[in-house]
Amino acid sequence: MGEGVSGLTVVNGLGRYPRTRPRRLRGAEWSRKLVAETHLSTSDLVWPVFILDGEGQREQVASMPGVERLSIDLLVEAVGEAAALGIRSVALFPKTDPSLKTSDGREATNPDNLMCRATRALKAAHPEVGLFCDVALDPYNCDGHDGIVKDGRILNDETVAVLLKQSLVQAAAGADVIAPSDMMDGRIGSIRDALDGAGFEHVQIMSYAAKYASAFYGPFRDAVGSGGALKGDKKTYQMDPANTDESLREVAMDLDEGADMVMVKPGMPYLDIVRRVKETFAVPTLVYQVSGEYAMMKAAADNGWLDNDAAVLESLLAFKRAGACGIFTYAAVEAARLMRGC
Ligand SMILES: NCc1[nH]cc(CCC(=O)O)c1CC(=O)O
Ligand SMILES: [Mg+2]
Repeated sequence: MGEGVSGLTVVNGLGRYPRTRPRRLRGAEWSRKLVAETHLSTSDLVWPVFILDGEGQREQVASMPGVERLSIDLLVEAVGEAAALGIRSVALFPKTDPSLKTSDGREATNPDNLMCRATRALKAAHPEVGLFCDVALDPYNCDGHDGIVKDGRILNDETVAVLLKQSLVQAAAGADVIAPSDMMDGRIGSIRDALDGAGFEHVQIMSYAAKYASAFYGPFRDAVGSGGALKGDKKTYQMDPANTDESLREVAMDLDEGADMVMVKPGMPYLDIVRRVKETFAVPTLVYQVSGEYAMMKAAADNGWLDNDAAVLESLLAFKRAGACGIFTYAAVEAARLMRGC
């Protein structure tokens, strides 16, 4: 078998030895890094942070090990630390005091609500950090839905009218990006017009354009305190997980209405959507590694069933490979530490 014969003609029991060996390039770290097609950087990460009222307040979110709700003073500190690790953007989600919740969610449009106060404080302390403000009514109303509910139906146009005002108070507070996560029809165009009309033409809009009615949002609803109240599900406004063509129609509409960036959500079970949206529209496409995805990884890691650090970084790299330019992830800070080796 191959004895005394020149390399080109040596054969083994299976036939010729392969000339092409993909394993050659995998033989050393320098070589693997040299030919890598995808790179993950801390600039790709957007850190979603839950906030609550008070001072010096820090609460664990039980279903999201390692994730806390922070009061504004601690938020400012934490974002400073994240920025020092290379994280350039954050997204805020408020846990509203239950006494402020109403059926119309009017606290959402209060210029001194928790979101607006946090936004002002963050922009004063860390003006260089990009700030995404969530637009939707679920943290502010009594029934946990993203819009106004009447007779069991989630009203579209009436909700959009409130979202406009919510966007304006957030923009006035200093939001860099208005991020509507509500999935009402037509809200991007209306919000764009409202922002432009009020002199906020420089404020960006990132539309949660392809947002699915997902089981993976459960821990988030605990974190903002909307889960207990939620009656039914969000299937009449969030997308059916069975669909993919529909995500292209949703994205096309939001781009046409003026969205600067689009979001696909959830993340890991929807990488096919990320890829299709990116390939079809070639626009900045973000992805959200949502609360349930984070909880799954942590639960497995805490049981010793997954290597946490490797799984976190692999999951984030996979989003980049699928075509995302940015990733919302609760693991942003730990991932930044891992990337920096500290
Ligand atoms: N406006 C609602 C909203 N904004 C972000 C998330 C989920 C994020 C996550 O699970 O991490 C949700 C939950 C929902 O649609 O019920
Ligand atoms: Mg839509």
